[in-house]
Amino acid sequence: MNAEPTVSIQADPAILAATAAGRLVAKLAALQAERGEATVVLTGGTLGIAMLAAVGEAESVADVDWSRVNFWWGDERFVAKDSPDRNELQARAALLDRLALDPARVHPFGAADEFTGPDAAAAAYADELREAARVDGAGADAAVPRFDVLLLGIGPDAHIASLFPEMAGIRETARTVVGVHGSPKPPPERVSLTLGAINSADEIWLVAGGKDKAGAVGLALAGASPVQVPAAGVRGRRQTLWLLDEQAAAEVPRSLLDGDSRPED
Ligand SMILES: O=C(O)C(O)[C@@H](O)[C@H](O)[C@H](O)COP(=O)(O)O
Repeated sequence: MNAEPTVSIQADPAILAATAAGRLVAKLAALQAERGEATVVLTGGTLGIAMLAAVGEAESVADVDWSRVNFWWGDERFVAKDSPDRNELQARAALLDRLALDPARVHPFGAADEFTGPDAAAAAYADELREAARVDGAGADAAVPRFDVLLLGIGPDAHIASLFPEMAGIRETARTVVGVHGSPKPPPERVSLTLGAINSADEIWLVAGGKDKAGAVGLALAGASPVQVPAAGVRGRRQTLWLLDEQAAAEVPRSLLDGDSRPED
């Protein structure tokens, strides 16, 4: 059974980014101590990138053997490989370029100068995921490898990754990756994991700050329909953790704010 959401609240976006970064480093180090490697799925967006920058600044960054971390992305803007809009490029600038990575473990989505369109890039990413699932022994039927921690931002419309309310991507149940056309958040063409692929992750951490996110966060945690409120459909296998600042947490249902539902920091 997948995990019901828990909520952790920090005072402001800077503290939130630093706290989430420390939590990620500790989690990756613990996973590596247990089985040598760890897999994280990155997100784009302001806090997702701020969090990566904070990982680079954390004293504990050396606790992780970054050459044995597998990196995937939850979504990507379908633009040229060297466009500053690319989530990959932003993640590299914020953190990845400073780490000693194994390039074979880094899995960016295809770019607009490599594929004819978002659908072709999505199909190629689905193949890459399936191959990684085969290699990591996830089983003959597995379409995605084991994701230990999957990071998500959330939009003011409650989108997650590039799954927007009422659009085809959030309704997709067969595929693991979709091309997105006509995204309300620019750029209009994107590639995204689907909700099923996202929810295969052991732990999902949704990171959000600022008052423009409060309504979306509140609706998602109140149990709205995922087609209208995509973030409401997010459930990790073991943990669904909302990492919020006080402004983004303004409309969190009170029942989720009692001591029992708050994870230990
Ligand atoms: O590529 C993207 O744009 C995303 O991955 C997207 O899902 C993002 O995480 C949210 O829109 C939050 O972004 P902000 O934190 O910048 O509002």
